[in-house]
Amino acid sequence: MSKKPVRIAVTGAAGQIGYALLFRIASGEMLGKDQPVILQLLEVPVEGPQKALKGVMMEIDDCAFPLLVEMTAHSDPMTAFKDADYALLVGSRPRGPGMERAELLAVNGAIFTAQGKALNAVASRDVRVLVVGNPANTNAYIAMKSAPDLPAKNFTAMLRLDHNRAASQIAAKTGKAVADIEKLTVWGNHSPTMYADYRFATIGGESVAQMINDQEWNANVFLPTVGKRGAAIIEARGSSSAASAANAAIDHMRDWALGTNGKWVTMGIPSGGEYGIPAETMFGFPVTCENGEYKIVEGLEIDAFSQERINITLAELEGEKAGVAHLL
Ligand SMILES: NC(=O)C1=CN([C@@H]2O[C@H](COP(=O)(O)OP(=O)(O)OC[C@H]3O[C@@H](n4cnc5c(N)ncnc54)[C@H](O)[C@@H]3O)[C@@H](O)[C@H]2O)C=CC1
Ligand SMILES: O=C([O-])CC(=O)C(=O)O
Repeated sequence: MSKKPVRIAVTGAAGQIGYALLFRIASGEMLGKDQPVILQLLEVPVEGPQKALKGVMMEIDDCAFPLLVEMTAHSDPMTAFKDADYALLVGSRPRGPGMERAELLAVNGAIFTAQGKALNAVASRDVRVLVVGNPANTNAYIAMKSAPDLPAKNFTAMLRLDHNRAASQIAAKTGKAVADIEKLTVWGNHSPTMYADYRFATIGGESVAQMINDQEWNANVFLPTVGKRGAAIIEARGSSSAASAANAAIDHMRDWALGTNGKWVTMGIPSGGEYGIPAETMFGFPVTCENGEYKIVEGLEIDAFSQERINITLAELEGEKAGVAHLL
């Protein structure tokens, strides 16, 4: 094996997303089949979750993954994040039926202050962070603001599940292959206000907007379906999405680390003021990735309908941001 192993910290490792995520990371689906990995797994310092984590680690051992060099269990972020090159912050409470994700801020927000501080203190100076725990954008904002010595651009929030959901709905509507969809994006917050935008999307070089040509479907079927998909899954399954969330986390990190070959993907990233989004707002944008860095797709036309949608999701994020000022 020639590549140096990388350290990957995962929080909430004994949870349902953790169970769908860790095996795929260890098998090389996230960073490549030639990249050895070290897993540093964090759970709350409580007997039940720590015991469950041991069980998950026993199963990972039993897979005999050739790329897995080392694996450790932690109950303190200061040891879990030590020298981490990648951190997937999943651990936090999921919502139940009838709740909105923003309601989780009261119970989850403080986790990301503590974990941002710990990353700031002990992680690799180049650590790449993905926040999955909800509400993901604002939790990522809290973590970023709590880690002033790390590059703000290295803190990201997961909008990829929304992106993948939008792609799947478009494939179903057009009868085309999901793999052929390009230039799709989801703007804003990982919440029902998100704006999934296929105005620029193409399939085999042809315009998706022209293929569908149905603004009524866009506004009244597509956007609510994508925006409320998480709630629909909770309603159907009794608990929130896990395997699809883990899959989106793998997609997000893989594309960030290994590049997208010019293809657009959606990442929640701190705005640099693009498209009039105030600086530092953790916002879903269309990006391309190359050499371990993401770059916003700039210069897209924002029409009146889109601006209205972007304003709504931005206002929600600004409200969440104001509500967590006491945590920063
Ligand atoms: N951004 C997105 O697209 C999605 C986000 N989510 C969110 O991901 C989070 C996790 O979901 P699940 O795995 O289904 O929940 P879960 O309840 O099955 O697992 C969460 C785990 O995190 C642990 N945990 C809680 N606080 C922690 C802390 N401070 N440090 C380390 N571990 C901690 C818990 O002990 C538990 O084992 C939830 O907030 C959920 O809403 C879920 C799906 C999609
Ligand atoms: O809806 C939830 O609470 C879980 C989640 O974020 C999603 O499935 O998009």
